[in-house]
Amino acid sequence: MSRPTGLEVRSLTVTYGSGPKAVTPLHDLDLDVPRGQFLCVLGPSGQGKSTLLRCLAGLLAPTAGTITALGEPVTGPSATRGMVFQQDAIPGWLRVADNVALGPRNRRLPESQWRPRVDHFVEAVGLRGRERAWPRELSGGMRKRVAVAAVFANDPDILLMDEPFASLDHLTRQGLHRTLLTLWQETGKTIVFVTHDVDEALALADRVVVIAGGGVRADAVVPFPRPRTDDLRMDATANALRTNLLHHLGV
Ligand SMILES: Nc1ncnc2c1ncn2[C@@H]1O[C@H](COP(=O)(O)OP(=O)(O)OP(=O)(O)O)[C@@H](O)[C@H]1O
Repeated sequence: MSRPTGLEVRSLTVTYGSGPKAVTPLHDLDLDVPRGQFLCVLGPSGQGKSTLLRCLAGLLAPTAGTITALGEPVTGPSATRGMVFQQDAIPGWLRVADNVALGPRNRRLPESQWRPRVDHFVEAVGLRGRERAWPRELSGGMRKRVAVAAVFANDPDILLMDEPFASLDHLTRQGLHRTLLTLWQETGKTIVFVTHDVDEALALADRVVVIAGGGVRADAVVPFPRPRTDDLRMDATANALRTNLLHHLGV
């Protein structure tokens, strides 16, 4: 039985500017993301990955085409779609626990509704005991953990992640991959995760799409069971898939 659609993108076109300087990174792009899927979006630099994500978030209105999320048209930002960016965007003037509680607090939800969730996600990302720490007292990886806990604590249906771990070293990144996969498996959220890195996509995704030349150039299922380890680099099927994706990336 097919899962209900999380995101449905139809004939999406985005043009920045006008006249001879106009740029159209996305042209007539179609994409369906089933609910609960972990989708990675790969693509060469400047081919519209972030543009797509901003449209999905409702932060950028398409020039043409439509997007629906869980059957509703996307016309602007919504708490049902949470974003995590590459930049360390957590507010420095809020302690860890207050950062994680920021979304539900801003939505003026009663504390009894969100406090257990906040406590749970602080623990789940490994920050128990650091609730009262300031962001400046944390490492880059720990600040990322705060951002991940915060987006889950806000309980969106769909997570949109734009190269969230790009600035981290390999080991820190692997730790965050494990944490994100655990939280995804526990919560069943739909995730759209943009990355430059084929190996990151193969470590995380159910499915990978390559965006280039305005549309979806490749669309591949990632069939490997989880947890996936560095041993995947030795696997012949994984290597064939990696080579195919790199080919579509023009590498
Ligand atoms: N606000 C903007 N105004 C004008 N042009 C823009 C704007 N945002 C993006 N672009 C252009 O649109 C194209 C796609 O940009 P986008 O950031 O979506 O690509 P990307 O695939 O995410 O790139 P990268 O991998 O380098 O982050 C690029 O040519 C970029 O210069």
